Amino acid sequence: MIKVIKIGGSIQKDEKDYELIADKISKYSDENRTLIVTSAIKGVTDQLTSVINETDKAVDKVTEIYDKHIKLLSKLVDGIEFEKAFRDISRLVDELYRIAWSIRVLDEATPRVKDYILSFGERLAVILLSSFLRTRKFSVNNLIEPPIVTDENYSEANVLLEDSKELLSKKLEESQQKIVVLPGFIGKSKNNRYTTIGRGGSDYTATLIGKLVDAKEVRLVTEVPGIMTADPRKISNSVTIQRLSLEEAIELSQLGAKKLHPRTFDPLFDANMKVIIEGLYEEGCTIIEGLCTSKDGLKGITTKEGLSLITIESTRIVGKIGSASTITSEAKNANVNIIALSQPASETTIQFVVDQKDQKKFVERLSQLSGLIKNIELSEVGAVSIVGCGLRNKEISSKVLSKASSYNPIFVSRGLKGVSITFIVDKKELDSISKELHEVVVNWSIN
Ligand SMILES: Nc1ncnc2c1ncn2[C@@H]1O[C@H](COP(=O)(O)OP(=O)(O)O)[C@@H](O)[C@H]1O
Ligand SMILES: N[C@@H](CC(=O)OP(=O)(O)O)C(=O)O
Repeated sequence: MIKVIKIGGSIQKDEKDYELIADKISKYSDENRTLIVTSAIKGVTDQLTSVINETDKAVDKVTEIYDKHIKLLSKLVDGIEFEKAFRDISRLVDELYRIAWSIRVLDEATPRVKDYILSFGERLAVILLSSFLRTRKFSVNNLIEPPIVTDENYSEANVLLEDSKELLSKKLEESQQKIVVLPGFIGKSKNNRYTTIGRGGSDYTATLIGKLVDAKEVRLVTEVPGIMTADPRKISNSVTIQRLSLEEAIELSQLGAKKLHPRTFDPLFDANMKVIIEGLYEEGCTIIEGLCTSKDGLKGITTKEGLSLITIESTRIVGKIGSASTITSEAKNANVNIIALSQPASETTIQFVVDQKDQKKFVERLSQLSGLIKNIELSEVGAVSIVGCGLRNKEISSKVLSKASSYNPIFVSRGLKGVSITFIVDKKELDSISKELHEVVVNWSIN
C-alpha cells in the first residue's frame, strides 16, 4: 500500500527540523513505497514572489535564495552527496539567474514566467530533502520535475487527472527506490510549461497524488499539531480538532484555516482515503474522514480582517429584474472577488463585502451606474465564521446565534450544507466576537 507524506515549508528551516523530518519518515515508511511531497523551504515562495514583483532587485533576491539553500545543504549533507546536490542546485539557480536578468531588463513578467519562477522553490527543496535523506541511509529517488499535468491557467492551474495518473505511474515505475521525493504546488502543461496550482497548493498535490496511487492515507506534516479550533497566532487557547468530516474540512479550507488550498480535500470525494494533519514539533493531529454525523458538534472558527463593506441603497433596484446581476458584473469587470453579499426581501439594499484593496476599483465602476444606484456607503468590517456539522442542530445553532447577536452583526450567511455560519461585523468588534464565539466552539466541540 503506497503512503503519501507531505512536508510543509514551515518545517524546513534548519538542521533540527530535518532531523525531526527523518524521524517522522522512518516512523511511517515501511516495506511499502512512500511518496514524499515537499513544499519550498520556509519563506522561499515569498522570496521568489519578490523576484517577480521587485524586478530591480530580482538578481539580488536570487542570490539570497541560492545562499539559503547552499547554507542549509552544507549543514545537512557532506561528501559525494553534497557535491552532487551542490551541482544540481547550482544548475537550477543558474537558470533562475538568467530569468531574473531578463525580467530586470524587461521590467515585467508574464503569468507564464511568474509560474516558471515560482517552480524553482519546490524543485530546489526536492534536491535538498532527497540528498539529506540519502545521507541518513534512506533508499531515495527524486523527481525534480513535477509528475502532475495541468492546463495553462497560470497561478491557478487545473490538474488533468488522467494525464497525471499516466505520467506519475510511468515515473514511479522508472524510479527504483522505496522512497520518492517529489515537488508539491507545481505542475507542467502538455506543452512542457511550468504551472502552479495556487498558494498553499502542496497539500492539494499530496491529496491528489494519494488519489492517483489509491493511497489509504495521506499525512500532511506541518508546524502546528493539526487544524486547531482557531488560528493559534490569534487565539492563544485554541486546541487541536480531533476529527473533521469532509464537509467541515472543505468549509475550513475555503475559509483559510491553516492556509489550506481551497481544493485540498476535493480528492477525498469518491475515494477510500483519509487525511491526517499532524505536527512535527508536538504530538497531536486532526483526522479528516467520512461525512457529517449527528454526533458532530462545533469544530472551529476563522476570521478575515481587512474587508470593506459596500452598501448600495436605492429604491430603483426594487423589483427590477437583473439589477443584482448588473452590479455583480461590475465586480467581474473590475476583477474584484465578492467575499460575501446580502439583500433583504424588501430589495432596497444590497451589501457586498470585498477585500479592502479592491474597494476603490469596484466603487469607481459602481459610480457609473447612476441610473440604478443612488447612494453608496462604505465601512471597514471583518468576517468571523464558525464551522461544524453541529450547526444543523437547533440547540447548538441557537447558542451561536445568541452569542453573536450581542454584537449586532451586519449580516449573517450559511455555508456548504449548513456546516458553517459567517457573521459580518464592524472591524472594531472582530477580536472580541471571535474570542467569545471561540468559547462557544470549545464548549460544543462534541466528537
Ligand atoms: N485553524 C488553524 N489551525 C492551525 N493552523 C492555523 C489555523 N489557522 C491558521 N493557521 C496557521 O497556519 C500555519 C501553518 O500553515 P503553513 O505555514 O502553510 O504550513 P506548511 O508550510 O507546513 O504547509 C500555522 O503557523 C498557523 O498559524
Ligand atoms: N510553496 C507554496 C506551496 C505550499 O503549499 O507551501 P506550504 O506547504 O509551505 O504552505 C506556497 O508557499 O504557497
